[in-house]
Amino acid sequence: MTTSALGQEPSVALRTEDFAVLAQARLEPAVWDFLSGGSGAERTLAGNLRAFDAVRLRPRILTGTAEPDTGVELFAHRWPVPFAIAPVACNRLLHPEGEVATVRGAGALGAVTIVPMLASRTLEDIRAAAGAPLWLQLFWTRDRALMTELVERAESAGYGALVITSDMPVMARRLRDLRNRFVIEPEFGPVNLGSAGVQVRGGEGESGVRAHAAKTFDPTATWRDLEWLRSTTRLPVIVKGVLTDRDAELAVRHGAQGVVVSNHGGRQLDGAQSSLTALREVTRALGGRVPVFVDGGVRRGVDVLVALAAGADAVLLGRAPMWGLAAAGERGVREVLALILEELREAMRLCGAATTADLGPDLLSWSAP
Ligand SMILES: Cc1cc2nc3c(=O)[nH]c(=O)nc-3n(C[C@H](O)[C@H](O)[C@H](O)COP(=O)(O)O)c2cc1C
Ligand SMILES: O=C(O)C(=O)c1ccccc1
Repeated sequence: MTTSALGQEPSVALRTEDFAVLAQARLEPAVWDFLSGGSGAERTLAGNLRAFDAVRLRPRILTGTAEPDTGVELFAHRWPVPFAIAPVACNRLLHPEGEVATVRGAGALGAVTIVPMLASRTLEDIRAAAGAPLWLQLFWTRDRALMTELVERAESAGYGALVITSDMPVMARRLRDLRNRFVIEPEFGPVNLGSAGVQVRGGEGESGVRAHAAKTFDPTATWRDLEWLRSTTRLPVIVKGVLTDRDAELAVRHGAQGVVVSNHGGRQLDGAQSSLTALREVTRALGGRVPVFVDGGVRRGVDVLVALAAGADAVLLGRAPMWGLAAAGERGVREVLALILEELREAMRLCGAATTADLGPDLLSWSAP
């Protein structure tokens, strides 16, 4: 899955998976497992990739497109690239500079970073390093005052939106982490949560991250809590973890100003449908009422193109830029994003698409090769 074609260290990184090889060589095995693993039998993890593998394109010719425009319009802002960095907890596990390196790398391309609630650098230090807008991701924590405190800090520091992750009432059993009794050491752990950030050690057949989540996260949250969260802020609130048309509809009805179609990178409900399959039903249900983001299994530019053609307004990248971060810090993040952008530009030209608005369902074939 994550080795190069020859199973050796690549001399030139030509695809994002080449960065995965470099990342694995640098990371402790348990951290590598945490980054790359999924829950259960890892069916959904594999399904996200398979769904992109299975799509075929119906390109147009002779459209006269020399330089495609990869920009998108979101919340009255122009994004130069149609992707952002998905929230990934504790970036210091992957590189000593952590989220500071991530936002520097993303900023080089003007890409938004969704800073995780469980960031391993302070929200303010991350803001100071950022070269592009930042959004803040939150979990539903039992301690609601913690959520409002972080919302206030994000507003003061100029964060542009909130993303409320709603697919983790409990952390799923990730067998690799259970076997490794994976625990995030305090020096790499969340620094914005006060005492709620203190890590727990897992016992036999338990991981520290799962024990911490059980203690900290609130499994009783409902759509009413979404209305509450909206009432605490003037920032747009985006719900992450939507997988069905029904929940997309409910999210909008309860005030969501955007949704992220996501199965959490195959790390939560194992057996959940692929993000690309879910994207199709969600975009059909919402009909453009709010921006739709999608993540899960996006590894190359043509995957971004497919997601946009299937109706996403933009794509979030999780593991791919984190491979870059682990391989080479800020530069690695920048190189992974630049590679995906280069691939996207090529795919747009070869599809005859001058702008992202030209990417629609007519481009996609869902039947066999
Ligand atoms: C190591 C790791 C940590 C993650 N931490 C968070 C998190 O703190 N909050 C969150 O909403 N999603 C988290 N995610 C999920 C990502 O935001 C995203 O949904 C997923 O990685 C997308 O799939 P991809 O990795 O195939 O691109 C994490 C994912 C990984 C791989
Ligand atoms: O690993 C994850 O997917 C994730 O969201 C998370 C949540 C809490 C702690 C560490 C990671």
